[in-house]
Amino acid sequence: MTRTMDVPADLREASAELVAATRALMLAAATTTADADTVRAARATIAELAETLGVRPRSRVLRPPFDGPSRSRDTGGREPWALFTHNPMGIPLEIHFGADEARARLVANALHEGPPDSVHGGFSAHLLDCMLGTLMQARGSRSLTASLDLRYLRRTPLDEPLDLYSRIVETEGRKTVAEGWIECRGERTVEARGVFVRVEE
Ligand SMILES: CCCCCCCCCCCCCC(=O)SCCNC(=O)CCNC(=O)[C@H](O)C(C)(C)COP(=O)(O)OP(=O)(O)OC[C@H]1O[C@@H](n2cnc3c(N)ncnc32)[C@H](O)[C@@H]1OP(=O)(O)O
Repeated sequence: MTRTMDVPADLREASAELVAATRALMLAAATTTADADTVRAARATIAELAETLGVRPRSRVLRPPFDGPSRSRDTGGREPWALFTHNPMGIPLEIHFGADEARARLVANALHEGPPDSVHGGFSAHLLDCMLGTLMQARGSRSLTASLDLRYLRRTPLDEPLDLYSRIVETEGRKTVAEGWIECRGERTVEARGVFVRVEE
């Protein structure tokens, strides 16, 4: 495992910029209306880049420090925690923490489509697991998701601002129950309830 703190700040910054550009490339590749020659030329350029970047790869993506979310929480929500800065597969979120709750805003795009014009249910589960799990982390708890129950109330639209929330419900021994939801235009589209179990270091 390579932690972000183990690499120079300049490389961290360059990596985050590369990952953001890669996400933009993923969306452009998936939605392009360019002609076949342009698409093939782009593929060749991308293959070349993959070769350049793929020399001596790390076995894992750069891992941010465990206490990043709790340091963000200590700012009282002023400095959000940016999730998936170094992983283009994750949906990037900027999470604002309160003491026992968190919120984030996101506009999902064509890459996240499940039902027509709507967010894929698996991506909603991913987003809510992140909202709940990161809140646990922000409270300093090394916990894993033991269960995550979801209720899909209505479709979650693409290309519109979505508000994501999570909050702690109760803690008993090693177990914490947390809940979260996604809202669009003030209406809940998905609700989640998760059980998190504290594990050893
Ligand atoms: C080394 C790791 C460091 C972690 C750092 C985190 C960084 C963040 C990473 C980002 C993460 C992002 C998020 C992710 O992606 S998390 C990734 C997805 N989750 C996992 O991979 C977890 C896999 N499962 C496990 O590791 C174990 O099963 C766990 C740890 C969950 C419990 O196994 P363990 O053997 O330890 O527990 P226990 O059997 O002694 O039970 C203990 C208590 O828990 C209760 N219980 C158990 N299961 C369930 C359940 N399904 N529903 C309700 N309750 C359940 C059980 O009844 C008991 O309660 P009680 O009888 O005491 O009342």
